[in-house]
Amino acid sequence: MRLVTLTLNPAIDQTVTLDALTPGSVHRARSVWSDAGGKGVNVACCLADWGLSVAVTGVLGQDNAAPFAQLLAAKGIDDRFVWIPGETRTNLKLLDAGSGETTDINLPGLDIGPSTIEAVRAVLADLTGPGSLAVLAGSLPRSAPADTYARLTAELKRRGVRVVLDASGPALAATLAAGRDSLPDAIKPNRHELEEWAGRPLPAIPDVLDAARTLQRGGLTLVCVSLGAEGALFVSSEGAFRALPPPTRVASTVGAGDALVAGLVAGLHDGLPLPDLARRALAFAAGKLSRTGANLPGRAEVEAIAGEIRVEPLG
Ligand SMILES: Nc1ncnc2c1ncn2[C@@H]1O[C@H](COP(=O)(O)OP(=O)(O)O)[C@@H](O)[C@H]1O
Ligand SMILES: O=P(O)(O)OC[C@H]1O[C@](O)(COP(=O)(O)O)[C@@H](O)[C@@H]1O
Repeated sequence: MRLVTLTLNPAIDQTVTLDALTPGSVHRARSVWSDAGGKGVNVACCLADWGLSVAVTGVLGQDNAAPFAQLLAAKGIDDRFVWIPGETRTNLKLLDAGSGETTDINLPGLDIGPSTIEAVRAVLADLTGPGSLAVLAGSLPRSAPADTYARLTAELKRRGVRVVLDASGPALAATLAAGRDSLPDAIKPNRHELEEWAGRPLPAIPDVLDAARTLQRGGLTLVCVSLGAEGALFVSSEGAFRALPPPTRVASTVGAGDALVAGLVAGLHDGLPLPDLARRALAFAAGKLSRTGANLPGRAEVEAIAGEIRVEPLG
């Protein structure tokens, strides 16, 4: 199965570690480091670490493309990014060393025109065919129409490609509203993104389950809702399950959701039954959490973590 990820708005993640984050005050950073990232890049990195061959496309600014090219080459990922003039955005991740919490400041990124979207669409078409799986991930550039993912999904599905979408806000809403032919096979909102779509708070697990079931019954094969330290919920025609994370040493939460998506893709790749797919997805997330950047430990360690993950059926 050919695996491809799309990142229309990648980012260099600059993580600044602070003793404590206090809005409105001057901070002296303990440390700073940068990782080439963005959702589809991170998903591909985790899949490559797991041992699957994967291609990436999307849009990079040519003025600071080198760290992306180096990372992708080091991981053996087929790099099919389209380069345009300008700089890819830098997103700030403020890590409070006391609480371990990260505050994300995600910038808008490069504007891209219709001809660039068309160039990326052509690369995607070239990389995929019947039986392939494409992950469309992350925010859309401000200049891209909100229905960009819906249109790409419809075309991919027409050509027999399975689609996993990890998006939020209007990009997610537009795709879910565009009709059955444009529906992805799977989505992975976090609780906040699902609340935005539902238009109401989802404070308890039954509320989350209810919204996820509504989506799944509307034509999605799999809905996975990530719940941070509370784990994740998985809903498909096989049933509904809640997976609970193992005790996890958290080095950085940046990219945990992307690692979860990668685990889900690896599970779909192997045709795992839903409870095992849930274990695999959470094991990827837990493995990544113990490291900075989109890096997984070796396969044996990820499999050992998967063995520790509790999966409970939901009524
Ligand atoms: N603090 C944490 N402790 C343990 N596991 C976590 C923690 N934060 C995230 N995870 C794991 O990573 C997954 C994705 O994290 P989440 O924050 O929900 O995604 P996103 O980054 O997309 O918002 C969760 O489902 C969980 O398995
Ligand atoms: O495209 P968006 O929604 O702005 O998100 C981009 C950010 O998300 C990340 O991919 C991390 O995502 P997660 O923490 O949700 O896994 C970062 O690398 C990047 O800065």
